[in-house]
Amino acid sequence: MGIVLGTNRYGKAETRVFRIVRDTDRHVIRDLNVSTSLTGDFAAAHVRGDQAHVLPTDTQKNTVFAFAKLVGVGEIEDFGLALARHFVDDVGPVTGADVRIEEHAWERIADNDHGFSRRGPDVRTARVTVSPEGTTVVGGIRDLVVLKSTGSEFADFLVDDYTTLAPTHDRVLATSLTVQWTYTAGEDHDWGATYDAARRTLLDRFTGVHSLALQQSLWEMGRAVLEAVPEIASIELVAPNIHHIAVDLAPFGLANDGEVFHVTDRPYGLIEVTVERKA
Ligand SMILES: O=c1[nH]c(=O)c2[nH]c(=O)[nH]c2[nH]1
Repeated sequence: MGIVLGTNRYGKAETRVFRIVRDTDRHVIRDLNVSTSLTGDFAAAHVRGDQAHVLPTDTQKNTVFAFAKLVGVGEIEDFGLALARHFVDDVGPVTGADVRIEEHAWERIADNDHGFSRRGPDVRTARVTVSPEGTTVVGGIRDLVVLKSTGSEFADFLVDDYTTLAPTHDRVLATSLTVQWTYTAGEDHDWGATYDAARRTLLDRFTGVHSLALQQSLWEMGRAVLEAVPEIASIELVAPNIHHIAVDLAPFGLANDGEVFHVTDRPYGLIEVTVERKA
């Protein structure tokens, strides 16, 4: 039985690039975390230690910095497309590139020209994949922490010998969302506007839907994004349930009418759903 090299890829993870646009006294800042990963003809590097086809990960990092100056940092999807295209088109042995970008948002302090405070915790994300099969662009958001203090139930679930959970018709619903949406083909979408619309729609539906379960909330949120943004082909939502457990205050002679909770960090329910357009 022979042994062969399987799939492989390599790149530079988490290049933190910070770009200041100083065209005027009112500075604009962009704060990115860029990861590149290349596929191609790299068998010799693995089986013979031959680096002739290997563009160093250090060079990939340098390319991120150079492109931040040369092409500038517009929408992160465009920055990812420029980098991925460059690696595939200009570096011989490379046939595929996967570029992931996270953008940390900053806002002006009292409309100051050069003072900023970090906004968050949510982070905008983009992933551009260029391969012989084509190009895909995925936009997204992670660490979008949301909570409803009412308007959430969980009842009438399947009960077996091990079930102890009490049904509830009024609970706290909280989660930290990671959402990724795949764009329809094309590279001239208005990435910023679609991001804003998707984020706004997710928050609006999280609040607006009377939730019978996190599963239902996620479905309604994903469905609403597809209805609102035609450029999005499918959307994946990943939601850890941040459980808020009502504390028993009876030992202290106190009632707890949904007022005092213990927030647990583990274990947590993990609900994952993809919503897509019918073929
Ligand atoms: O929204 C929920 N979905 C579940 O599947 C589940 N399971 C559970 O214990 N609590 C919850 N809440």
